Amino acid sequence: MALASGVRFAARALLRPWALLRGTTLGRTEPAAGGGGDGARRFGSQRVLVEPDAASGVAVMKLRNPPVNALSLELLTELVISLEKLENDKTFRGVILTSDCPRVFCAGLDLTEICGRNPAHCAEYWKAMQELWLRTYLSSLVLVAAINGACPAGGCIIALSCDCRVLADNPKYRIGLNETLLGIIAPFWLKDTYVNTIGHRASEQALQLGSLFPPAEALQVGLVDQVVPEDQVQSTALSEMARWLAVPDHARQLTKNMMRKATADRLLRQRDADTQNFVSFVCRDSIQKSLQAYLEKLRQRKG
Ligand SMILES: CCC/C=C/C(=O)SCCNC(=O)CCNC(=O)[C@H](O)C(C)(C)COP(=O)([O-])OP(=O)([O-])OC[C@H]1O[C@@H](n2cnc3c(N)ncnc32)[C@H](O)[C@@H]1OP(=O)([O-])[O-]
Repeated sequence: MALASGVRFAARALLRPWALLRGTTLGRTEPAAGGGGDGARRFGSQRVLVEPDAASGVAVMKLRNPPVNALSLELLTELVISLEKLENDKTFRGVILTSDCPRVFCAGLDLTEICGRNPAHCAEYWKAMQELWLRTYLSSLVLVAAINGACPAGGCIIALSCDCRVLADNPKYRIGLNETLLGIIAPFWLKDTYVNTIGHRASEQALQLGSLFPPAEALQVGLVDQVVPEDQVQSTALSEMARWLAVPDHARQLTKNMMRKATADRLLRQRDADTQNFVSFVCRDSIQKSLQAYLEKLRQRKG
């Protein structure tokens, strides 16, 4: 299942300059930890570590942007390019997305990318966020989220875009869309993804309340598919992957497209309007003040 050609073209046109300009070392390969057989060579970039296993056709993609995998423009760019590289390599059929940072899967948007930044930067940043969602939500690969830490907001977008989600059973690892608590709102395409996953009433309540679900509640509401002890997240994700890869790719990909295309098309039809809406909303003085206050609160938490 190919991405709509427009999106694929946009991805390349939109992202390539960043990859070059921002000094990522894309494509660097190094022996995977513990050696391993052929095809076990890691590659990726500064903020995304990819551990491919050609024999199984599965790669583990680790977010590595300490301390909390905040989705900086660079991380967004590197995630999309690493995923595109795996999609273009027919050796690979599935990717497990996980975190290389302790206690956190992904802290969501990097608030410093939209706080105190000019509208042009916010627009560039938002287009990269749209691109990551389109790339993951429509991916021809099987994507399994091995959620080994806190997963709020933008981190939850990544997890929601995967085909299934395994969450570590740690009450500190909460997952959900908490945007309203920051004074911002989830875009319609994120709302749609939530509704597609946990249903309309649960989404309506959780979005308005900015709910962050602890593992047991996340499982109960259907936001995650499995909750397992922390030291079993990766192995469980691999077992889930095997279950999905037992299905012939083409039929699975066509079915995934049938289920998701309408949701993605809604954004594709109005990407510019969505970007303008986000920029005009987030650049309002009141919203900037709210985001600044939230960032300050985060920074003081440690004090
Ligand atoms: C609109 C579209 C939808 C998406 C919306 C969003 O994603 S909106 C985003 C919604 N996201 C959230 O609401 C999540 C907000 N974050 C948290 O709740 C917690 O950081 C945590 C639970 C992720 C990790 O707790 P922990 O105790 O392990 O770590 P810690 O708390 O000590 O943080 C370490 C450092 O990272 C900093 N920093 C943290 N997050 C962000 C960020 N997003 N950005 C930038 N920076 C961030 C934090 O300030 C601190 O900086 P310092 O002082 O070292 O300079």
